[in-house]
Amino acid sequence: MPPDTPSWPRRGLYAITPDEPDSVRLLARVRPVLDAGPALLQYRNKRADSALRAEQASALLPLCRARGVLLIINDDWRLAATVGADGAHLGSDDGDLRQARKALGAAAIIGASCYDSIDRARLAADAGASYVAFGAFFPSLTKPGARRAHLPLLTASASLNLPQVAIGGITPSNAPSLIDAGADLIAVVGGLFDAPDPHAAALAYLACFKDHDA
Ligand SMILES: Cc1ncc(COP(=O)(O)OP(=O)(O)O)c(N)n1
Ligand SMILES: Cc1nc(C(=O)O)sc1CCOP(=O)(O)O
Ligand SMILES: [Mg+2]
Repeated sequence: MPPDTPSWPRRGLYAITPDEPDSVRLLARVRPVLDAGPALLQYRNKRADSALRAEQASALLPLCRARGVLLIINDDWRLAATVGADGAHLGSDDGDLRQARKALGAAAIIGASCYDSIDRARLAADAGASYVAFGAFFPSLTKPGARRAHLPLLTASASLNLPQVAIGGITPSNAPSLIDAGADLIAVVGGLFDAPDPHAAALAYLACFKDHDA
């Protein structure tokens, strides 16, 4: 874990990997997205066993390091510690955030899924979350059954003073509405990795932030 991660980039594109079983192909798919300059990459593979997840997370780390992109591990803070990633993302079934914070240390980036719940976001903030994630804001092909969240949640949770991540069915067309509502980071799987040109898609998301901040 690098000692200087407290100054992690709190705004921009948060790329999340697809369920790719072939590790060589995973790296080939991720590289052009990293080259566009996302703030964070989350390694997420819901179909891999623990050995493949360890192999893929370890392989992604040097790719991220070479481009200055921070690597977050989905679901499994122990794997984040084992591979030396920058942090972990925890949902409701992924263990105790306080325990993860204690194990990974103050410098780790630990994100919490809050779905459509401001109460859950408050609890996550109290437990030491680095960011709170809400979603799904739009229908998602990656997670078709995801609970839906709505824009006012982003306004309501601004008082937590934590970076807010929006997720779920986000495209370059609907991202501006989320950024206008207060999202700091836009988390995306399909809009990047199912796009005909993932590098161009990543640039299109980044342009949403530039346009908003101009
Ligand atoms: C940034 C971000 N937000 C939400 C999630 C979803 O986490 P979770 O609810 O644990 O669901 P799975 O991703 O594990 O299916 C996420 N991974 N990342
Ligand atoms: C992993 C995940 N979590 C969600 C939540 O609402 O918590 S929505 C989602 C899927 C995100 O993928 P896509 O960008 O392809 O919709
Ligand atoms: Mg999870």
